[in-house]
Amino acid sequence: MTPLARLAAAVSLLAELEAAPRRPADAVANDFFRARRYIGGGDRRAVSERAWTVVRERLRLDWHLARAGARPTARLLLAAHMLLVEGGRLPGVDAAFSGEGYAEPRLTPEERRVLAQLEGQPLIHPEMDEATRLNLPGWAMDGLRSRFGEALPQAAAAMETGAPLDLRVNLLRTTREAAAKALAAEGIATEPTAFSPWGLRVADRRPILNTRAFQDGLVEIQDEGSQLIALLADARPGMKVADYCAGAAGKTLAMAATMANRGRIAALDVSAPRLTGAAKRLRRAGVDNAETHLLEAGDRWVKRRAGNYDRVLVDAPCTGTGTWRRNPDARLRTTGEDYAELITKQRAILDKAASLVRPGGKLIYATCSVLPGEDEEQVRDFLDTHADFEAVPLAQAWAEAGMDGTPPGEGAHMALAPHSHGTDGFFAAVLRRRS
Ligand SMILES: C[S@@+](CC[C@H](N)C(=O)[O-])C[C@H]1O[C@@H](n2cnc3c(N)ncnc32)[C@H](O)[C@@H]1O
Repeated sequence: MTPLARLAAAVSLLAELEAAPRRPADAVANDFFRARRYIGGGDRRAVSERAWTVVRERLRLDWHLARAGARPTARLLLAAHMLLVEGGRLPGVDAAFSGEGYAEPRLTPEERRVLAQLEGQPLIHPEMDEATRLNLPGWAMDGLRSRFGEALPQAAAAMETGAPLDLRVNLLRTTREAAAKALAAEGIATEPTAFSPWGLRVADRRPILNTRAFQDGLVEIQDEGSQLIALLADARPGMKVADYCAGAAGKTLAMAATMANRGRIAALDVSAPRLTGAAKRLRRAGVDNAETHLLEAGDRWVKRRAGNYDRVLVDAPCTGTGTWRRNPDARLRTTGEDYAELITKQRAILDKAASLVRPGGKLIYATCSVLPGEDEEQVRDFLDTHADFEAVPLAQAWAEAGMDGTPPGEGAHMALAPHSHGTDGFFAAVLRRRS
């Protein structure tokens, strides 16, 4: 593809993203390229990268276009990106929208009028409101201010950087040292993670899916913060454990390892496709103490097992604000209404999952959000209405999980963030059911 044809393809991809604002961007992109198999690997990467750079700056580009009285069309967004982010000038944009061959049609007079207003403006404009300046959606600002206080600008900047690639070593198959050696032999350099005793951080985010080490199940891709949640669950050999929102089983796998494959784990979820994926991953990792169960309306599975579980992990569906550096489109997709609905949903899930915990057992509530409304406030509301549960302070939960030294964070619960811990943003609270 010529550079101008790539640009035109990026405009088409952006238009498809625009037409499906509620779908994850990578799913839309997969469909886009599947329908255009003639686009080869290198072109595909170039087209996606171009579209992602626009998505990453979307809130600020929208602001500039609105100020110039324009709607954010795919063409204008891309052209605005060329001017405001890449430092281009209008004649360069005109040349890129040449109308020749596979290039985009020429700019209309109205598009040129809008773009002329943007030319030479700084991307971060002095008249911008704080949320747009920090590349954050307005609905999340109260929560983010309350979480980060004066560190909000640093926290927001860290949410704009790329996320590292972390691996969890599968202790059922190997040790951290041996896994690092096996990866190094395949040209993948890693560093041990700062907090997780099972983690390796891959240098330069080199792809690992085709390595022998990955295919043999020696390592799994899992952010260090996510590993720490599984660690705080303190699941031990012989226990009965429920992973209530198991999804693709990221944490089930980690807990199976701390249980040395002994005892039972029930991986529960309301999504059949996720549980199918989970079962596949469990097999590849050599886990044989876990079973999956699909939770359906009217299901009596939970009722029948009330008070039976030593550990219940609730990795609740949430806004995902902690993963914005990884999924830049998520900050555009989620709304204030979603946030409110999720809080209600989390409360119901927590309530139901709590009934599984045996006296003396632990309930671990976790999210990949940094918003107190779905984190500390959710836990506070739960404790207010469940007198039979008490919070286990983080330092104690860390020690009970067999960890030396100080845990990441202080206070009652674990709250991680990219700027302070180098992990995604995660929250975890350990609650104990009184005996
Ligand atoms: C944050 S994801 C879990 C990720 C997973 N624990 C992992 O580590 O890979 C939240 C999961 O909750 C599930 N979920 C949503 N509503 C639920 C409900 N009412 N009961 C149980 N699971 C639910 C979703 O299908 C999703 O898989």
